[in-house]
Amino acid sequence: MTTTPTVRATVPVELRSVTRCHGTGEHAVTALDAVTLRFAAGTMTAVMGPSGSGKSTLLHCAAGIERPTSGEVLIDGTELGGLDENALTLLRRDRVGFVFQSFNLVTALTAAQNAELPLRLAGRRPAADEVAAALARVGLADRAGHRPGELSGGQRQRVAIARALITRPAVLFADEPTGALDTRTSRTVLRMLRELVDTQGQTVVMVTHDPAAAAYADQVVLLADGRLAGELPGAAGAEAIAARTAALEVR
Ligand SMILES: Nc1ncnc2c1ncn2[C@@H]1O[C@H](COP(=O)(O)OP(=O)(O)OP(=O)(O)O)[C@@H](O)[C@H]1O
Repeated sequence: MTTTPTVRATVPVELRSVTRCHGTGEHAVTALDAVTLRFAAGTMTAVMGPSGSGKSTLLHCAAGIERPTSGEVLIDGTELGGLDENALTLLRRDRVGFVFQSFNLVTALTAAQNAELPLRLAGRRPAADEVAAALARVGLADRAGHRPGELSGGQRQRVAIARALITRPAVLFADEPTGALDTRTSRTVLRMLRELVDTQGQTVVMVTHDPAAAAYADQVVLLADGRLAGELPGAAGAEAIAARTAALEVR
């Protein structure tokens, strides 16, 4: 008898009616309001919207950094609400990569030592070629021994991306990854993120205020007042994206 193998593509990240409230009573703020979204494997998504629309909250809930008030978040098919703090920390460490606007590198450590930190924290002794491969993936093979102070802004962000990817996470979240970089350096980092998606099937979710950065994404998700306010393809281009976000600002 022949059996047909069941191929089940796991969605790297899924939000099901996620609501996140802060405070109580008259001071209560609904930062995220019943948001349902899927981030498909091997795609790059940009999250945009006016200041205070819930972009960071969305990223933090999707990454298991903040717990939703209601609704469900699934990473690689695991529902985060069912995990205790310890299990959630382990899942975040192994399955989630996160990069910040301000790089957050350890200044006393070299690029290689920064990149291997998540493995060290997991109690693993990284193989030399593993760290070299991680730095090579972000085009910094020749900078392994440099400390952050000896690197440009774009190179620092690329070390931060190498560090975020060293555990081969299901998803890489980036909160304004080019916010501290000049236009030319931003383009280098964005092209590199795009290449990670296209050649390695990495899933990337990025918050940005910059329509030109969002144009690198496959899809742009728009938020307003904590709710989904639309979606458009990155291929629509920076001008069209800017027009849609401007329309949300004046709503
Ligand atoms: N810890 C908190 N306590 C109270 N309110 C909060 C808290 N964190 C966020 N908020 C509120 O939730 C809403 C969404 O905030 P969030 O930071 O997610 O927005 P954002 O779109 O990322 O904004 P920005 O573009 O300015 O960074 C805002 O009204 C914010 O003031």
